[in-house]
Amino acid sequence: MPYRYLEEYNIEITQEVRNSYERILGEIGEDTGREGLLKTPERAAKAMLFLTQGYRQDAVEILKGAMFTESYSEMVIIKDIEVYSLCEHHMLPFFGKAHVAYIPDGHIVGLSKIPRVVDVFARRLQVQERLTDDIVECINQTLKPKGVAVVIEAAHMCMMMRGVQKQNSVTTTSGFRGQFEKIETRNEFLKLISSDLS
Ligand SMILES: Nc1nc2c(ncn2[C@@H]2O[C@H](COP(=O)(O)OP(=O)(O)OP(=O)(O)O)[C@@H](O)[C@H]2O)c(=O)[nH]1
Ligand SMILES: [Zn+2]
Repeated sequence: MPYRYLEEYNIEITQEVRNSYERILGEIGEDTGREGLLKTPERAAKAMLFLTQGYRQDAVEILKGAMFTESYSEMVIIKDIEVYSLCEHHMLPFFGKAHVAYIPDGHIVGLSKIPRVVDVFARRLQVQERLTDDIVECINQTLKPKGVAVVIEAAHMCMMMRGVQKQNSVTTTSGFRGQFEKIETRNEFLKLISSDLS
């Protein structure tokens, strides 16, 4: 989605969010009038709206815009897609990598559209499990492939900076549809995403 669209769409909302951030700064004891913070509420509002722009984007349209008829019928894997999302419980980042695969059934999709779909669902308030399901379901229902697989590995700042304060734990979630529900296909995918040659 073009950035211009985002700005035009959100002028009033940006102002409202800006005002809320200014109030928060005051509430935590900051001097909202000091030089370094003068533009902070506005910057924070723009950052938050950027990080949640997925609410205003349509992943189905993104996929439909680049579907091509092709007879290729082997697994297509896009691995190591960077993911940055916000947990819905604390609104703190969780981040890591997504690995997505599908087996075409008459149609392939433009490769860049897969990371775009990941971003549409990541740029919302999420839990990692639902993010995984959103991506799997969207590709399954739109592209209608023979199978879809998604694995996400992520670290959660709400478990690192606060709360339980575990710095090295990684959470892995997965979703499998169609042919990936068969153990051999699933294992082939898992083997390929763990190799450097896929
Ligand atoms: N399942 C799941 N849990 C998450 C995710 N992101 C954050 N959480 C968890 O959401 C839970 C919220 O639990 P609460 O007990 O209501 O919140 P809390 O008191 O801040 O919990 P602590 O983090 O344990 O201090 C915590 O266990 C978080 O670790 C996620 O993507 N998936
Ligand atoms: Zn959290």
